[in-house]
Amino acid sequence: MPTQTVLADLTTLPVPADVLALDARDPLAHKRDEFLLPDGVIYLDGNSLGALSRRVVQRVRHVTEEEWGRALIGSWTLGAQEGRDWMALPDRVAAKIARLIGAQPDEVAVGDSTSVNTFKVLAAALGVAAPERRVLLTDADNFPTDLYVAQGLTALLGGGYELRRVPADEVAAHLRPDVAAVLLTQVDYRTGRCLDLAAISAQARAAGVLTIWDLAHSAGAFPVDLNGAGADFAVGCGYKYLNGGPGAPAFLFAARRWHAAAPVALSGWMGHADPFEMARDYVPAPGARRFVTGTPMVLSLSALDAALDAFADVDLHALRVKSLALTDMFMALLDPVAERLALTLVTPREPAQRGSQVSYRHPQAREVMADLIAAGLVGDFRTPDILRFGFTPLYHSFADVYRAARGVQAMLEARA
Ligand SMILES: Cc1ncc(COP(=O)(O)O)c(C=O)c1O
Ligand SMILES: Nc1ccccc1C(=O)C[C@H](N)C(=O)O
Repeated sequence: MPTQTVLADLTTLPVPADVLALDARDPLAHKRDEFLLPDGVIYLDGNSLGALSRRVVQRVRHVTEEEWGRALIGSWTLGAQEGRDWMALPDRVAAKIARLIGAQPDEVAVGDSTSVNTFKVLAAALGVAAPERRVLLTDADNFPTDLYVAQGLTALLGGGYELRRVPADEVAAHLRPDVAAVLLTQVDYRTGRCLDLAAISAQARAAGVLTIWDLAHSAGAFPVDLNGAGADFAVGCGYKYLNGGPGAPAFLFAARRWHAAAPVALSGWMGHADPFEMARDYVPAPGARRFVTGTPMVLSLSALDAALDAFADVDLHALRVKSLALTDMFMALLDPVAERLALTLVTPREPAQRGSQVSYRHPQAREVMADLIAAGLVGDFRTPDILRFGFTPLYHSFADVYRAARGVQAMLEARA
């Protein structure tokens, strides 16, 4: 059978009563209607590009037609009293993200890409570390952009700065007196392994090492408590679980205790205390706003702002409970057939040790994923041999999980 037709009726595949009962009891089930997803597709790639929410469509129309089209330049300041001005839009978005990551609103800055924010927080951290500490420690298998930005910055700084790459599970053993900071991605983009942010942050602090967390696959997937963990700096993506849209602005976190001392490497006028004073010298804005560099990307910030409203009525603990139940169910459905179908689970089974995705190794992972996508089951392939399925508790049902698992099984059986 051609592989495209193997899953022809996947989205209407009958679902057992016990699975439907889980959806009937799901306190987040109603959130699905807030999103626009194409018919005939099971979308398991919200950890690469989150889905489009209805609010975003309306907001983007409003901001283009009304705020830009009619009010034009006035919108930078118009409605400042009611919190509608473009100037303070990054701060309003920061406040919404702060709640999701256990931060205070003035500890979060929004704008630019995750890569650029990584540069900003690395420079800030190295700038406040003791001068004899010149090593930046990281996971040797960190996401490429984290490694590349760290390479670029240590090369730029020169002066004995060094990027030291070690396996993620050996980080604790490398928290030595020459280490300034450790840069880690909490949830591995391939395996979905979730590091213990609180424990590692505590170990690092005890060793005098600053922590920098990449929350790309954490923020919006489950509650993060940066301040509870005493983390120093963090970054994250706006377009994955926050659903801000392709290329959405990213965020950074800088703990309050560092605001006064941390250098702002990209000190732009939009992070100045009074941009329109047009002063000759940089004076940082209060709080993390100082890390905003240039003019806010109003269209994409507005989309992200609207997308974040999906979280306003969501209990983040319930989000985590559902996410774990979705990933548990997917693994449980594939467990009995995995070996026969050459699937090797690489996601930790221990709930505390996984994010919101399930990944398997498969010898033909690239071709299998291409076939699955062509058939309407959208996951992701990651080199060299990983099939990755992302679950988004805001818009996935247990029926989706059941159909997806059966679809993967049917596709692999058809190829065998
Ligand atoms: C862990 C991690 N960091 C950073 C990024 C992306 O950075 P940027 O938005 O700058 O492309 C991604 C995904 O692209 C990621 O998975
Ligand atoms: N920004 C992108 C642009 C194009 C394609 C994918 C991405 C991703 O974000 C990939 C993601 N970081 C991942 O872990 O798969």
